[in-house]
Amino acid sequence: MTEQTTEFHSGFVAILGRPNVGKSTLMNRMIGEKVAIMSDKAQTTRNKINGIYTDKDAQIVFVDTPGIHKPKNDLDEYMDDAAVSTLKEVDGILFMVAADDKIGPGDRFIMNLLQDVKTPVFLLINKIDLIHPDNLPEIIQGYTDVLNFKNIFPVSATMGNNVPELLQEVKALLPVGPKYYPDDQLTDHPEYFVVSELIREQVLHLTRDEIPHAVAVVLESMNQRVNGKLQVEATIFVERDSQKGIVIGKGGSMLKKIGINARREVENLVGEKINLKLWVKVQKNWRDDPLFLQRSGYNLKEFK
Ligand SMILES: Nc1nc2c(ncn2[C@@H]2O[C@H](COP(=O)(O)OP(=O)(O)OP(=O)(O)O)[C@@H](O)[C@H]2O)c(=O)[nH]1
Repeated sequence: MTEQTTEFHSGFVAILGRPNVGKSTLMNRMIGEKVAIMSDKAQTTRNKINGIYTDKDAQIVFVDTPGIHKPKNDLDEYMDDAAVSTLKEVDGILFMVAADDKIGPGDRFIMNLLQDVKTPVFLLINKIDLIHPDNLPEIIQGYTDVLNFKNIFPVSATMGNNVPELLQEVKALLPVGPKYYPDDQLTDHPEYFVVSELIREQVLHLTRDEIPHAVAVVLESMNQRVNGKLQVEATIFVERDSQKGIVIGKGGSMLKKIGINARREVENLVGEKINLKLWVKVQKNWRDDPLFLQRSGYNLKEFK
């Protein structure tokens, strides 16, 4: 049982753009094999998670804002508060257009919505392989005349031009934060939440008087086997350094107790022997962070 010390950055990024501009192609290009298809259970009606990019120092969770991509004529009817509030909560917005398409009502609709949102917006001019580079400045100007962008990236999602640079800049938008999803979460995996709840129960049970409810548990991985034993790794998040001390205990004694109890519970659940590794990390004000709560699964009734 060790303590996690390195600073990790994580956050949520929305990709917007009208149909067919290349959003899915870009996502696949950025995420590569790491595409994570999230279960419906792990989602709320508010956000749809499209994919998760994870590397050694950052995790970008790409969210979709249903509705925004396909505007109807009646703006009032269409205006979706939930989608707009998502745009305010995310750490960055990628607004994608196609270089070979004229700016249209769909683009203007989205840019209108973005006028009221303070989140940094990148303009992505996709499909640059289809145009002559001399035409690029004029295309860009058509959009910058309407909206201010934090940054502008001419890209080709199919060829990969400028995609690594884009990823770097997106990562630079993210605050220090936890890995919301395990590296290996590729498919629907609801038992991750149950296992993290079992661990959390033990933390609350054993430290009851000292840190009531100021704790969240996120499962990092649960798919490796070493000598036939399933390896389970989880991070316990608390809100303050003092709480971290309590959870770890003198010489690690509390964390050891938590680990022993939780291991038994998880073994009962999964029906086999496991190795449990726990980390403890401070994540200030996680209880006030709706995205953190949502990703950790604690607001999902079925897991309560
Ligand atoms: N030439 C070229 N074609 C591209 C590029 N990016 C995407 N495309 C093509 O554009 C079409 C639409 O791409 P998608 O990724 O499905 O577009 P989308 O924005 O996700 O579309 P919706 O799901 O309808 O919103 C596909 O045929 C892609 O192959 C690019 O950089 N260059």
